[in-house]
Amino acid sequence: MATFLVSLLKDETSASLFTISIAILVSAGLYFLTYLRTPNSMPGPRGLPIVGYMPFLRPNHLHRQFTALAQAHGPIYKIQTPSKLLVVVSSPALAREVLRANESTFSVRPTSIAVKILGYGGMEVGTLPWGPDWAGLRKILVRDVLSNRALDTCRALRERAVAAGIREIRADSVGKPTRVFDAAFKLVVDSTLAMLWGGGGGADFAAEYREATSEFRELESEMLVLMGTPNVSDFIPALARFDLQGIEKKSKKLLDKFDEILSSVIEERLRAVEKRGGNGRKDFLQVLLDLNRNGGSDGESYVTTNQVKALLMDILVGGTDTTSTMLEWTMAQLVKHPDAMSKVYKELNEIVGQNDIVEESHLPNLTYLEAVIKETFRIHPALPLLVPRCPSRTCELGGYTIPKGTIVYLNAYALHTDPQLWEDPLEFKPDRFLSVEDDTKFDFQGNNFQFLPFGSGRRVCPGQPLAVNTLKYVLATLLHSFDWKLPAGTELELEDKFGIVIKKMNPLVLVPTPRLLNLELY
Ligand code: HEM
Repeated sequence: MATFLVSLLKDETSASLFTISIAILVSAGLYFLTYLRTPNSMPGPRGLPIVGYMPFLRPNHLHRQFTALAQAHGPIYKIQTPSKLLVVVSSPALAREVLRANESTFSVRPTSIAVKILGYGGMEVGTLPWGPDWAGLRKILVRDVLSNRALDTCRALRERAVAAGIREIRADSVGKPTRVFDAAFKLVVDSTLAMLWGGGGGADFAAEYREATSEFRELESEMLVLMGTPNVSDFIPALARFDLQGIEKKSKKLLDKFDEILSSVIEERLRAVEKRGGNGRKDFLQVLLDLNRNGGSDGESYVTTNQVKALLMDILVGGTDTTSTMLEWTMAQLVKHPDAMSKVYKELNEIVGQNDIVEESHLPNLTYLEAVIKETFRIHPALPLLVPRCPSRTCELGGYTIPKGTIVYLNAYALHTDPQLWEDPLEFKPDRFLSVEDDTKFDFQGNNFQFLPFGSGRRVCPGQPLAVNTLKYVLATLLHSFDWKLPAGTELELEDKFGIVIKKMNPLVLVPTPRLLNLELY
């Protein structure tokens, strides 16, 4: 820990030895405080005095390390760090206890300084603690913005954005090695922003929308880096006021830039509505501005302007990186398994046909593609440890006492690859999802505690229907429009890297060639 601090200080600031000594003393104090509260009988790996198990954690492979530790210590174990006690849970029965049976107790989210600042000071649904504020905003997100009806209203906006992205790939990337994540991220962000505020209508608005879109894409990449960087201020709160890595300062600056874009998009919309009397499609922004002005049909559900912005950030941050990452993994698995790729192409030829383009109405019939997506979520869940929870009070779990404030990780990766639960768990076999008679058995809603890519319970991912729809639509369109091959002389590996979202260690690079029979379809 001390070496880690020294290297940070060298790089980022000229803080003195005095600061380092304070850090060590504070760590020691925090360690002994948390040690005193540790449920001693709970198994767990042994650490060192003061720093606990921290130096042995492997940040790039945390999900695998936690899975290996479960094999040694069982389905519930503890990990001591200088300031926090971590508990890792890896069995369906314990997952049910945390996510359903005791969900109101385990419904606080630990958060980081960067996440809090960038979420409008902790105003977004993902970071709000369980309570009326969280419930009210979540209701708006689920009922008014992400409901099937609201998503249907924005279908044409998504289809237009994806078609434009496909035309760009056709113009710029055919025959060239192309980073699949970058292509996917552009399509997913453009499609998301089209739903958020692409329905204003009118030439002037379209120009404004395009400008905001490309700026947003760049800022979002910066934001993900900031949120994913381990921040010493989060681990040792007493050092937070020094902001040793400058993460707090950079996050505030970045939020200002986001805020400027969001404010100008909102002002532009209000002006356009006044001028044109509100014609144009009802995109998410308009739904939220109507709630901002008039409240909901329940006579309540007013949102403040900052809540409108926080909800827009929820959708962007929660949805775009995760969905694009899953798209890259699915393409990688398909290239690795040509038999599965042939089955996908056969299905696309039958359901869509090479004389036509994919429409969202085709998606319910692409059952093999859905099985491929589920199998990819099983082996590469974008959030393998879900989003951690803290108990709001000291409670019991699996026969152990869990002190209030403990960070509880639910290891979905361990559940998804447990040989007791899955046959050949590390093999890519999409057919396993086709042979299940009851197709609700492995749905995406977390009803089966063996398969939890979007979590479960009242804090289950509210964006799941949108995420699966976007993933299926963009993937089907990319595959139907192009053949994707590895560049000559390259090989595919599937190594992953743990982070906010688990990514391919090395980006997937493929060469697209057109596949549709009529080039005018692009
Ligand atoms: C492949 C894409 C996605 C994956 C894998 C994913 C996964 C997850 C997971 C595992 C959780 C935690 C659930 C729990 O604690 O039980 C979560 C929460 C959340 N997700 Fe997603 N998500 C995705 C897409 C989206 C989209 C598209 C949105 C927004 C439109 C979104 C917004 C959120 C929000 C706001 C929360 C916090 C919910 C709460 O705390 O009440 N996510 N997501």
